[in-house]
Amino acid sequence: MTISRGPTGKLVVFSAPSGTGKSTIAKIVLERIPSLAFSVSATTRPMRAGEEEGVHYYFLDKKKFEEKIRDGGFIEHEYFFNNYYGTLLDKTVDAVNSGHHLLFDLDVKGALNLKTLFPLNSLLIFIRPPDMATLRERLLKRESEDADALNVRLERAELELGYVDQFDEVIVNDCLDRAADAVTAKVSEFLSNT
Ligand SMILES: Nc1nc2c(ncn2[C@@H]2O[C@H](COP(=O)(O)OP(=O)(O)O)[C@@H](O)[C@H]2O)c(=O)[nH]1
Ligand SMILES: Nc1ncnc2c1ncn2[C@@H]1O[C@H](COP(=O)(O)OP(=O)(O)O)[C@@H](O)[C@H]1O
Repeated sequence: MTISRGPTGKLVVFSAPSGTGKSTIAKIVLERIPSLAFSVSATTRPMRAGEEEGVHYYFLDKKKFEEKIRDGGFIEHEYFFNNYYGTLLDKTVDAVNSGHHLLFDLDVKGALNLKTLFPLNSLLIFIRPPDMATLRERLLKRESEDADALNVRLERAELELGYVDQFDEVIVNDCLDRAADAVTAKVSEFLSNT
């Protein structure tokens, strides 16, 4: 991987247990901060209603994803919820070398891996659910998972919460407006610092 000595973009990473509201907050922050672009990951999970190829994810089948892993196409990738998820190397390096700022939505391990690769220009924000009962309600309301998949996500939430101390900032998503304002303030401050 080559990181140029020219203008360097910054990397903002959101992590949160599935269903906390990180995609909802990411959408608001991206609207408010036009200099920040969403880093579109690749995944093998099926597309949900309302999602678009190349906007929310690049949707690959398992064979293509594994080929890309072998070709060194990912800066990091993880396997959970019976699917692969990965950050594309070329798109990340091109953006950062061109001075563009990127917003990533990654699991906790992906977030920490990115911080190791970009220690000086990355900000890791952990978004916490108010409590597990609220998290379950939000996942139910979203209707994106069947009962088994929902329970797997709730179990993984406990694991992800164990990583919270390794993040630069922690924001609780209780009231959406308040949480989105708090996240926007942290991101704006980070992007304006030289
Ligand atoms: N490590 C890693 N995690 C990712 C990537 N893309 C998405 N994720 C994480 O994968 C998890 C599941 O994402 P998704 O299936 O979209 O479900 P959701 O979080 O419930 O909306 C979330 O924790 C995402 O942050 C990636 O490129 N790398
Ligand atoms: N602060 C909030 N209060 C109530 N519901 C919320 C809040 N934030 C998000 N939601 C809802 O919770 C569900 C999960 O949010 P989503 O952004 O998809 O989570 P994630 O990306 O973390 O998996 C969605 O239906 C969303 O509208």
